[in-house]
Amino acid sequence: MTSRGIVISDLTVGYDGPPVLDQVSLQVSSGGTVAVLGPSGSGKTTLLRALAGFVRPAQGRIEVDGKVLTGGPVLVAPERRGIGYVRQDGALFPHLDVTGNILFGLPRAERRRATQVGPLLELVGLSPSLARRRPDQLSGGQQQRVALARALAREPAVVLLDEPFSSLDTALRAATREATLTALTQRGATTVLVTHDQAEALSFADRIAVIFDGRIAQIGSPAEVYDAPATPEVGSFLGDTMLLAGQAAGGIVDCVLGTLELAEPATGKVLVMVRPEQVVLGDPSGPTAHVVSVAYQGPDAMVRLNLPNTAARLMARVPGRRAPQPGDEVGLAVPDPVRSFPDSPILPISG
Ligand SMILES: Nc1ncnc2c1ncn2[C@@H]1O[C@H](COP(=O)(O)OP(=O)(O)OP(=O)(O)O)[C@@H](O)[C@H]1O
Repeated sequence: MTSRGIVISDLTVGYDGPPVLDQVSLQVSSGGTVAVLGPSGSGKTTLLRALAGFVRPAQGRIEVDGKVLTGGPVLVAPERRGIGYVRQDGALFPHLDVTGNILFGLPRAERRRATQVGPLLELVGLSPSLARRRPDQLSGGQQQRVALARALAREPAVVLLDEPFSSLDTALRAATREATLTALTQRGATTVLVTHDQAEALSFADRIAVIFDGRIAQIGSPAEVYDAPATPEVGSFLGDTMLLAGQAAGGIVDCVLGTLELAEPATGKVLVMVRPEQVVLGDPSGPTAHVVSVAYQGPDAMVRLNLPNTAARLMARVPGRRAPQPGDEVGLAVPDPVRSFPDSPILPISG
């Protein structure tokens, strides 16, 4: 039976030295959105380049909608893959106007449908009145959306986005991301977004693939990878995390933050993962900590805390207007269940 969407199996890619992608397997359902999230140099762009057909893998297979694009002797040329690729810089042609950029490379018959440019611009949240502007007469966010419109003009089944929002300022970034997601969803495109921005991945995609050193560390929904990371490294990469030594017994664990409820039962020595937003301040029944510093961030504040007689560096994220002052003594509580990992000698408390 053929499978709709993207199926990547055992993909290994190297340039000259050791593999930069090592037996990567990933599926994206048709019309689905996957964010590939990983640190710089982990192989994210290489994965997109392999999907687009710009690199020949040493091993493995790529299928889109049941058709083998890469595998064994098969290596379908990039222009015959039906894949749209939006690069970080947008890469518009400076000498062509918006219409010229969007229609560039389309077969002549399709190019005649110039009237389609207006609806395409609207689809990506741009005014059709921009159709005759050159790239240097557009803002960075507008250029990025034109690049997306250009990719969509070919009506690809698959769209690859390589950090397309990273050069934009915060407000424009959110607006462009939303317009992009809406446009892709309306078209039913299967989308792979590469990013090293955790918040972007969590808000954009319906599945997240976390990649470290060319290997997939975890694939799951945004809530799964954030709340139930497969390893302490994934947990720490997804957001601020405390990893505390603990002693588990069934559904509870003892650690410097007191006796906490576990999301899943465990036994013996463990590392307890506590997100700063799980810590509640002002509970007189919990351990009392000393407020070391407060980083006010508007809606919320990150509070750094010390507990007497421990080396643990603790953090709590609290609503900005309820932040304590440095020097305050506050009671701590963690009311929600926490995750734990088997104890590992190499991982001390992080923060
Ligand atoms: N053309 C190339 N020739 C040789 N090595 C390369 C080439 N392109 C990438 N690499 C190496 O492959 C590894 C993965 O690079 P890649 O660009 O895929 O990572 P990335 O996760 O996208 O990084 P970033 O987030 O910094 O863009 C890196 O070590 C990089 O130096």
